[in-house]
Amino acid sequence: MSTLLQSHSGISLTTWGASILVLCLSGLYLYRHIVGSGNTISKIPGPPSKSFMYGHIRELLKGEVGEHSFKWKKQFGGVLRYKGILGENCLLITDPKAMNYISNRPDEFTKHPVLKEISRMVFGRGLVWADGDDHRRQRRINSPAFGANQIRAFIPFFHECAAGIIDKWSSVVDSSKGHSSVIDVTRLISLGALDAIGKAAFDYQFDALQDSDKEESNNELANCFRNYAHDTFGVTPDIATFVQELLGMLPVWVSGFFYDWAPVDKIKRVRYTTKVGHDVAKEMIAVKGEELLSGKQKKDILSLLVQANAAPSDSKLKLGQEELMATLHTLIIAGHETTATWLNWVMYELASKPDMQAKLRKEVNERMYAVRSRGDSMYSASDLEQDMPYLQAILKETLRFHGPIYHHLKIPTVDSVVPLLRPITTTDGQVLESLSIEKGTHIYLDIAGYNRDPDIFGKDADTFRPERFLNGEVNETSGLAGPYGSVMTFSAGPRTCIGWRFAVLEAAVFTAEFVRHFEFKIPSHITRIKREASLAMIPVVEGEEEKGHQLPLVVTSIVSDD
Ligand code: HEM
Repeated sequence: MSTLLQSHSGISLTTWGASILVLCLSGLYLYRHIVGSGNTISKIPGPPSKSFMYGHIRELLKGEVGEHSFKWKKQFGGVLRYKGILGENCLLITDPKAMNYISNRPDEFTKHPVLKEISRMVFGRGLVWADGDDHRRQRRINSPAFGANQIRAFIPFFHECAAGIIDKWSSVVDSSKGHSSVIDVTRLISLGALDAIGKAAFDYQFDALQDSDKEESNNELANCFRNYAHDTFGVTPDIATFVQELLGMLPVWVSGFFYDWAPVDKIKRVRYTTKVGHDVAKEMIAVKGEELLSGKQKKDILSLLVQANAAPSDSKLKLGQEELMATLHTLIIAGHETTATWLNWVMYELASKPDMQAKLRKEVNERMYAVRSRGDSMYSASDLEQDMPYLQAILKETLRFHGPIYHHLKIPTVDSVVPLLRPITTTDGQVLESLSIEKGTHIYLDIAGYNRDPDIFGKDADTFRPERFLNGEVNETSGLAGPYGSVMTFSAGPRTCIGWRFAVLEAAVFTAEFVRHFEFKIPSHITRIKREASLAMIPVVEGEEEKGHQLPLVVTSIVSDD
């Protein structure tokens, strides 16, 4: 039978038939998607597009973050229409009230379907991937493990990992002339953040810092995460961005199939990492189960989740085995490069502003003196959260100004009416106090743009100035946005980053310890550090774009009383 269905070229008729059917269905779907949606927003002003094929996606998703969108915001206001691929009308929003409305209604404004498929491939069916009741259940089970006191218990791990980085930098710097050397600080910060999440999330030793000089680590999962973000989601060719957008217009099963099977090296690497991550997670879940049975359970996040799962309660309030594995893998990925990239930008600002660096060092040294005077060797939570206000102001200002997460792509599941803080005027002169958005419209929530809103952060929001967080200029209790400094970088509403306290304490310990031990300067050969759009917003050296994520700094040892 099968030979009868064989065409001359050797390709089966069934394959041809299926391909034609897929093409027709996809064409129909595309047509309906482009022609049938976005009508209500066609009169919203926005920039002209030079390319029907790409629309504005290259300006938004590639190159330098904010290069175009900041100008558009000044020209068109908090809501503007931009073109997606193939002429589709889309919305870019920075209006604070609209951003909050959308962020607080995750069922009404869901993740872009293609991002959901990517997140299934990258994380598995865990917290980042889940929607609706599934998400609420997973979030409820996870939340206690991320409470303030739980996270404060990880401070010793953060100290340990910061010390590991400092030792490695010292060994380079101290053997160099003038105790000074140019070091790409991104590499060890990333490995230190990986070690920190391993210890805290599941009491696991990646030994990423220890093995940093080796070509390959003995730990397969650590190998998988070496340069993971850069090698997989780093700067991509235009056509790859186009394909991703195109997949977003096709039925979800097409993108699901693509990400599960595409023989593309980067995607294969993601699939392999997810597999190794899930295998390790499975082993660790078994270990935690045994620890629990023998009454030796620990305080890491996985132990708390396994403990919660074992408690006699409604089975609907538990995580399944696959969800637990995905949760662990999610924490490693979501909690490691994000925080490391934030720290990269903190280091960049400190290196660029010697006065700011000196002022911070003074605060940190005085606090360490107080810590030692009371007989301790490391900062407590209150040292970090309350007694180093300038450190906190620098962290907040960096998260605002150089937030690693700079946008979200959302899609309304129903026709919606979104309130606006500032009215907008349509191309035919109507003044809108609220915005009608049709189901299925692609929305780019511009986190970087929101973080520079003058109504929230002041008239000089385009300037890096940590003092705005010291003088009560930012209304941090307005409840308008994110959990930290009112910035949107940790998102807001029911899907706020669950690990924000973790990131803040880790960044505080790392930064304080780095400035206590070293002085940082921008090397003279570097003309500019670019804010490159990748999965996160990464530092890239102008003229060395092909090297990707890097931040070479002159690192000089400070003679201390340690
Ligand atoms: C600077 C560091 C970080 C930034 C900027 C950041 C940012 C974000 C953002 C914007 C979201 C919302 C994503 C969405 O709505 O799709 C998110 C969610 C999440 N983050 Fe973070 N994150 C950081 C650090 C961490 C850390 C350290 C952890 C874990 C220890 C973590 C775990 C998660 C998880 C599990 C979610 C999913 C939450 C949910 O959907 O309910 N993140 N993060």
